[in-house]
Amino acid sequence: MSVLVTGGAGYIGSHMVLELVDRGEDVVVIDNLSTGFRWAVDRRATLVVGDIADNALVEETIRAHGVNAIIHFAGSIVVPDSVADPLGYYLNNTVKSRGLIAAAVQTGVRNFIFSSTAAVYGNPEDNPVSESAPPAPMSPYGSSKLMTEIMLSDASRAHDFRFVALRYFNVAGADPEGRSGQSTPRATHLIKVACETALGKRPQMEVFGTDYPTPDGTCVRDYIHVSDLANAHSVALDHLRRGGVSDIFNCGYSKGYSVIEVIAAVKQVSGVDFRVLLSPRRPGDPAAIVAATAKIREKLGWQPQHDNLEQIVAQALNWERRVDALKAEAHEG
Ligand SMILES: NC(=O)c1ccc[n+]([C@@H]2O[C@H](COP(=O)([O-])OP(=O)(O)OC[C@H]3O[C@@H](n4cnc5c(N)ncnc54)[C@H](O)[C@@H]3O)[C@@H](O)[C@H]2O)c1
Ligand SMILES: O=c1ccn([C@@H]2O[C@H](COP(=O)(O)OP(=O)(O)O[C@H]3O[C@H](CO)[C@@H](O)[C@H](O)[C@H]3O)[C@@H](O)[C@H]2O)c(=O)[nH]1
Repeated sequence: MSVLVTGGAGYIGSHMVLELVDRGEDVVVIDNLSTGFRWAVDRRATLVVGDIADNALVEETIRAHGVNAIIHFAGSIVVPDSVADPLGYYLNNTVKSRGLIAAAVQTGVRNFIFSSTAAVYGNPEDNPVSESAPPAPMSPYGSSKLMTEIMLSDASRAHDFRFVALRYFNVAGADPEGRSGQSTPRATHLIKVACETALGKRPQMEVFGTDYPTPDGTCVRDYIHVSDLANAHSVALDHLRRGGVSDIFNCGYSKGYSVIEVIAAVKQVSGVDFRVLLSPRRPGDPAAIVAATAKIREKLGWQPQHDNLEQIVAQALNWERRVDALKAEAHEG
């Protein structure tokens, strides 16, 4: 019996693969390598290069590997890009997820874990925001993920099929052992961009919006370490395999940091006072969003191990120092 990880060559998926193979699971990855990397998949897992929309490939992989659980990361992830290209986002995130869910039902895979997002809440009235708050996405990205949650919920009522949707807040950091990290070229995520700037890979960076209704005028987010997030999937997998019910959980630390505070942390940990420009707002950004996390702690027993912004930044910086050499080596090999 094995676990199928879609998008397992990407940032979060590659950490999930490490978490699973470290705990002795058999893992097969399907990834089209659109933003992921072959070398990011741990050698103990099998990588099948292909698109989740290729139904025959997905069903054949499920059967050949005796898959009994799917963890679905494959998707498009940049909020402002989804504003510019909504139909592309609905295709890759919603339409293709529908095909994957249908393949799971068709082949009798009963356990499904889905990468959802805090973006389903939009700009919540109250923070920290709990799972019972009404979803109100303010970007096509958030809508594309909410639609997938709805499909999962309906499918779980109609078929012998259960799911956990994890609503990630802002994922950051790198494997503490340095085996993986965020490697996407032209990355847009704040901590990644700030680390690249600290290391001189960018001449400067921008703060998008200083007039938000927050204490310092910049957006507030809840940054969760990628390894704690991978572990949240592990406890969700155990829950489903025990016969636990379908459910939705936030993944964060219930702590908010502003853009200015994050940049200050990167400057302090790196020891580099890099150049920062104050720029207009970026489309699709909510002002503040912080997770209520009692539900996942109480119902799944999840206990974070890396809840520390300086540690997240230090490990992201360590990865950033190594990633270019790793990419060059992979091209040579
Ligand atoms: N990074 C975050 O802060 C964050 C927050 C909330 C939710 N998420 C969700 O987590 C998931 C993983 O995000 P990530 O940060 O690791 O991004 P990523 O871009 O590094 O990983 C996505 C992976 O999916 C693959 N992929 C994309 N479309 C595919 C397709 N149609 N078929 C096969 N493979 C495909 C890519 O090649 C890549 O390896 C996404 O679904 C994203 O929406 C991420
Ligand atoms: O160079 C930069 C990059 C980002 N930001 C700001 O930093 C905050 C965080 O931005 P970013 O790191 O791009 O993350 P989000 O847009 O909050 O979205 C992330 O977090 C969401 C969950 O909250 C996920 O769903 C998305 O996939 C993921 O990209 C936002 O206010 C941005 O405007 C800057 O000011 N400058």
